[in-house]
Amino acid sequence: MNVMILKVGGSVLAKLPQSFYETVVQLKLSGLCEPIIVHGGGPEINHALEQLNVESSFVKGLRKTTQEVLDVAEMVMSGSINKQIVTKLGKVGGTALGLSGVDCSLLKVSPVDPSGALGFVGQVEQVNTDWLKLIMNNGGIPVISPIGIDESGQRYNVNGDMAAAAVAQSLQGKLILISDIPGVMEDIDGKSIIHSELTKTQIEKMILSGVIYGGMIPKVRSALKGLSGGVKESIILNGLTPIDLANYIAGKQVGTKVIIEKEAHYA
Ligand SMILES: Nc1ncnc2c1ncn2[C@@H]1O[C@H](COP(=O)(O)OP(=O)(O)O)[C@@H](O)[C@H]1O
Ligand SMILES: CC(=O)N[C@@H](CCC(=O)OP(=O)(O)O)C(=O)O
Repeated sequence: MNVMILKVGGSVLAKLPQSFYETVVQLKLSGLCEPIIVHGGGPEINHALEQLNVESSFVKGLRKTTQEVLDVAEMVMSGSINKQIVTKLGKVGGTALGLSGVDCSLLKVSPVDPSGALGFVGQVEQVNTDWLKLIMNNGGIPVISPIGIDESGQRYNVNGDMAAAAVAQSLQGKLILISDIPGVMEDIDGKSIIHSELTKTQIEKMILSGVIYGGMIPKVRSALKGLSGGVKESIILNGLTPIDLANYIAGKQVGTKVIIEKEAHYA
């Protein structure tokens, strides 16, 4: 099965044009690959928390998650956002099935920080691929909200990029991280450049120096972790110009490709 996991960040969800959903449905109908959407919803959760006067903060791109924050994150992502995506795919001729990591224990998780300092923030230990295959084999496009569950039935908030990488790893697919930037950027000699390719060593340096910060940290780390677990390709693409996805599918160079290390070339 040739699977493409498209992670759509909350940063671009509201801005994605209909052509994005058409491309996803076209991928499915053409048989070119099996698309799976994993979504985030960071800004939308922020908005809901503000309205409810609930404080929240981030540590290295991960939201500290109390029970109250978890309930809001689940309401926003597994409810509103997930169903909006399913509806949009349906409008352009797709059959999508929305589910969260809680449904059929799709995403089995453990706490990211066993000390409890981050609260209910989970990392994926196991993906129930049988259910994903069942949906895909019946013509469906799975749309996954990143709320996970542990052995005891406790729910956890999972970063969307981490959830997408775990799904990509479990199906040995391609991982496409769609966000609101053209790729990983850096200011060099007063000019902003987009890195077309980045290795693990370069990425770790850029995190240390602060060039990569905030939500980009779990994104690049998930891209790397996926690759070491058998993900075929990890790439960060711009969702604000959805032609990037079409160009990527056409084999053109776009966004930032994350690689483990460059192959050594001997003279
Ligand atoms: N070096 C970098 N290049 C591009 N964006 C970066 C970089 N470092 C941090 N960022 C930030 O990461 C953000 C994308 O992460 P995030 O907000 O979590 O997006 P999403 O909701 O799509 O997952 C960008 O909007 C930008 O503010
Ligand atoms: C643990 C954790 O940080 N969870 C994220 C889940 C949403 C997410 O990842 O959204 P983006 O893809 O838009 O960043 C959060 O609460 O914001």
